[in-house]
Amino acid sequence: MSAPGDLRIEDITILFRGRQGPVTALPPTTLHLAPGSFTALIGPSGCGKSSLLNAIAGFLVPASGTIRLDGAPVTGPSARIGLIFQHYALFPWFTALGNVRFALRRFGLPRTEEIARARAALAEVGLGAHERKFPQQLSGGMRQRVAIARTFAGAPQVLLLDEPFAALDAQTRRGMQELMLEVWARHSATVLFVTHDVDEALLLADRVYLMSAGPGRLIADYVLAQPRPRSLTQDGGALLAIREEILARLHPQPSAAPSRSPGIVATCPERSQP
Ligand SMILES: Nc1ncnc2c1ncn2[C@@H]1O[C@H](COP(=O)(O)OP(=O)(O)OP(=O)(O)O)[C@@H](O)[C@H]1O
Repeated sequence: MSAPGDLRIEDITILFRGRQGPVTALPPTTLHLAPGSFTALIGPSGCGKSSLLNAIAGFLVPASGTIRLDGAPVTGPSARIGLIFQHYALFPWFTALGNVRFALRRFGLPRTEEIARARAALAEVGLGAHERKFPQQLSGGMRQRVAIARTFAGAPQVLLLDEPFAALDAQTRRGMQELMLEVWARHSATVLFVTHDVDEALLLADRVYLMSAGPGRLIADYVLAQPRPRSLTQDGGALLAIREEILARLHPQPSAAPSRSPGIVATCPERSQP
């Protein structure tokens, strides 16, 4: 049996009700995320990235197509799929420890074990000394660490990240990216990461998908085999070349057609990946 976390998005369409009838937020889209992979999704504002994440999370029902996790259709929110958004969504009335314990409730653990596991999760993100603090007593980066601890403590097979570090300053953001990679490597969840930051995608992901302007189609994907931790200047500038290409596609100049960089694997949109 294959590892858990195999996510297959097959030909899904997302529509919203508009004043003059249905409006397409996402045209038919197919995507396969292999167990334990780390995929980034980049695209212009309004192209449908969050709608896709919300459909995978089970918060909205696609007008057509199917989403399967390990072969089972996703029909609603599930503890198997964790989420981290830009806004931390911590319970303000719980301490850091209480927030992580809340995520563990579904396991029905004895109290002492629940507390021990929550403490271990907080220690993993460097917040062992802050477990008694409430969210409002924590910095933005610390709150997002609690969100990471809480999500991974729940042992999700899939983790959906919607611009989780967008509100953080550059230095904190870099630290959080490294932390995310460390925790992901230990827990081996399948990650789908939405970001507007091309550099962030290139530093973190195994694969980067690029969407067109809304309603967005998958127009290219880039397989990144560079070992982590990465820097954009390593590997003879291969990542910088991909960066240039993605930026050219996101912000096309009238006369400049993007050229393909050597060594980049790009495939057609709407095709399942092996
Ligand atoms: N609840 C809704 N009702 C109606 N239209 C919606 C709703 N949510 C999103 N849309 C529309 O669907 C399209 C895709 O929106 P979505 O939020 O998925 O884009 P996005 O790529 O995540 O954008 P951003 O990068 O700005 O967050 C947009 O045209 C948006 O206006």
